[in-house]
Amino acid sequence: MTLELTAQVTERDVDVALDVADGETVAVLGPNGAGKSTLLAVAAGLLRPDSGRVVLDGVELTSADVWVAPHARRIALLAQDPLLFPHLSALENVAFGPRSRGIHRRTAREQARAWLEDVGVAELADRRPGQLSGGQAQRVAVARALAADPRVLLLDEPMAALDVAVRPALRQTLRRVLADRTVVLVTHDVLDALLLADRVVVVDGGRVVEAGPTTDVLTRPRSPFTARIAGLNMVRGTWRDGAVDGPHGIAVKGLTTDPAPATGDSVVAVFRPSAVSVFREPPGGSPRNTITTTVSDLEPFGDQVRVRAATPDGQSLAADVTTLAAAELDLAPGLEVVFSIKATEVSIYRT
Ligand SMILES: Nc1ncnc2c1ncn2[C@@H]1O[C@H](COP(=O)(O)OP(=O)(O)OP(=O)(O)O)[C@@H](O)[C@H]1O
Repeated sequence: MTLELTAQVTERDVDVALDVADGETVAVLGPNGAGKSTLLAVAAGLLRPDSGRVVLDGVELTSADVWVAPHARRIALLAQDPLLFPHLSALENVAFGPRSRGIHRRTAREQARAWLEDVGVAELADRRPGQLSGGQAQRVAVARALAADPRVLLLDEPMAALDVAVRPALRQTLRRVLADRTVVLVTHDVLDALLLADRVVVVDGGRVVEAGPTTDVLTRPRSPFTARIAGLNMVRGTWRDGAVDGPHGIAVKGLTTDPAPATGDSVVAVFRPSAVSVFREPPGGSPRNTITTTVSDLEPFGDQVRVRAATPDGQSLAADVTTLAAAELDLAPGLEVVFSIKATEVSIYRT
């Protein structure tokens, strides 16, 4: 399915265009109030723009003369809040979509069971939403969205309401179930974009300010918003002894997701600059990852300083520290420092 969307919503000062190719996941990034949810609402048929079009595989769903109702679009919208029917079991929630398409009750339940299995919550089939954790409920919501056999899947910050600890596993599930589907994913989180999206569109002030393949946009950001959120650290290597075995003896431990990598797999450890602490000497005691680097550049932003540093093999890494810490550490280009990262702040993925 290809999705083409243009929308002008004057009251919200939104004027955007978005194209999604068949089987592609496009992440829409942007600050609060940028117009991301407005874009999804137009695609889902929940908001009629003042002008613009929504076209799915060449067929108009929204235009000056055409208006297809939300339920008739076969476009699923998965919000931050799972919005499950509270009085139905997880299984019945998922079976709801197939049932309303006229599928026989028994077949609908079989399909629902398979979807629950696919997103890793088969054992929770009989529970009501009130008996599920946030992460479990969101998995059921993903199963329900997929069971409706949508032509396009719209995800509005699907992990924003979840505990940070459960996000990597859900992200990994999404990575699997979103592959080959036509998806628009609204997120604040550059890690979601990096791991789930083929392309990124950055919206700011109701306008698209940047668009392109995910790695291009995130490694060479052009808009101030993208520059601020990009810059994730990545250490590539081979999976060995429960860690990413990188160049020059760098070993990074972190959170892996099911199924865990096997010895010899190509993997990448990803962590945010804000997760890095900077030391003059290797810190003792706590079980942290440490990487010896040489400061190459200091870039102040707000009350923080982004410390850019290079590993012995020339890989660039970044750490965000407070201005005070930068002064206390007497950081300057050329200085050798130790970057330290808690394993729980590191996500490890197969590449
Ligand atoms: N129901 C509404 N009625 C009128 N204006 C709205 C409505 N919802 C949002 N807006 C306005 O439209 C603009 C775009 O908001 P939108 O919710 O699309 O942004 P967003 O990028 O999704 O933000 P967030 O990340 O905070 O969810 C903002 O100026 C917002 O105040």
